[in-house]
Amino acid sequence: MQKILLKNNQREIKETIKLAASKSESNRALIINALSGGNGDLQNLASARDTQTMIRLLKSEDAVADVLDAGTTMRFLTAYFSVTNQTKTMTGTPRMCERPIGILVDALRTIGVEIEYVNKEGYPPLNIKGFGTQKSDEISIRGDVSSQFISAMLMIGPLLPNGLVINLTGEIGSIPYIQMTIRQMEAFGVEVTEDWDNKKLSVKPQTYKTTAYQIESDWSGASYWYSVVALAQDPNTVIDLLGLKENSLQGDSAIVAIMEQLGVKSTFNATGVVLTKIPAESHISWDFTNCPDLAQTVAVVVAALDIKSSFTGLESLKIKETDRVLALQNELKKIGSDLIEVEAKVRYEVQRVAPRDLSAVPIIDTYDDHRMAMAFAPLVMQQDVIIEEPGVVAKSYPSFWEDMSKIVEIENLD
Ligand SMILES: O=C(O)C1=C[C@@H](OP(=O)(O)O)[C@@H](O)[C@H](O)C1
Ligand SMILES: C=C(OP(=O)(O)O)C(=O)O
Repeated sequence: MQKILLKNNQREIKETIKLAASKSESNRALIINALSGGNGDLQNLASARDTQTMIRLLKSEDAVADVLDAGTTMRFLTAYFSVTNQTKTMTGTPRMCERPIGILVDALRTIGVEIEYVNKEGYPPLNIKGFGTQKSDEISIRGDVSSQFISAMLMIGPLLPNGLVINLTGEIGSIPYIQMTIRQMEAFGVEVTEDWDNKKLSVKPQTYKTTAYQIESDWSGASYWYSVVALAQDPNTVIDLLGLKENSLQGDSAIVAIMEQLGVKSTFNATGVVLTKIPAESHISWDFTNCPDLAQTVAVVVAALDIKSSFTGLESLKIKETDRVLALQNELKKIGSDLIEVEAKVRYEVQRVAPRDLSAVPIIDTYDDHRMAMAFAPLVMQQDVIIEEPGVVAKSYPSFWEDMSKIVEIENLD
């Protein structure tokens, strides 16, 4: 098993980080560009494995499309291959085959796509068999499992001969990701009618226009640099993050407001955002429904700073790269904390359960989850830490360790 040791030191940190590009924006731009004819100039596409997998599979003529562990790639390509009438088997890692997709399959079947499960009902692998005539122009989709099903259906909507009306039912999670999809569709010349009061999204038949599109840096990836500043001992720590915008399409820009409470000030300029230290508050309440990917970042920071916390909106964490609630519970214990479910299925608190020993070297398991590795790495601002299987970061932020090595020493323990 591969592992690395991150060594705590008291070096002054004044660093500029050129952040990785957003895989969410990249994967939407790639699908929409392909649906527009494939000739748009997509600038700053992510080096993330999820995006590289998308690029590879869009070009491939193989009958099997293996998305590895990329959720958006699985969900968006399933809709894309359906509407472009390509016969494909969609598969992925064992974990991907445990992540639900039945809601998307039902929606595709409703509009007339012939699609079958290879093994277990509701989960990949899938066989996409073809799309003849459009059977229905109206679908209902539950909003509380994954917004990626809604984004996938929205993006193919303009290609459908009769367009598509999507009725969202129940609680809707990750809404900013749905809005990101709509804004990117608009950037490619397509209009979507949004009626959030009645939970109805409508797309008329339209043609995507070939467009030059610039991808923003990744706010989810930025969150780990916020953690570094929050946990740094030196009050003069400064990290300059390049390529981020104050008015972002990405809901994870909520990290600005969260970290303002946890001791990090954000100052935007023409090239990005500068992070500096300010006093932290003693308590934070946050609902992660709209920014689930930030939960691990924030859980580790509040544990490390002993800030009282109350978290809601963690439901979708259980069906991501790993069961992130369980993974957090296991690994936070290694620094004397725990994520306690204080109200069943609703509210959690990070609580101290044992004294913290800063001379110990916690060994953090990463559960095939890039965000476990990156969320726990900033602990190095307080103590030495070992990260197992550090290569997991490649899913969204392949240069993460290279960037970290600008501020701390990293030793390979193979
Ligand atoms: O659409 C997207 O790009 C994403 C949506 C979110 O998933 P859910 O909608 O499943 O919460 C998020 O967790 C994921 O990392 C990326
Ligand atoms: C959940 C994530 O990605 P996906 O669902 O696209 O695999 C993530 O990047 O944290």
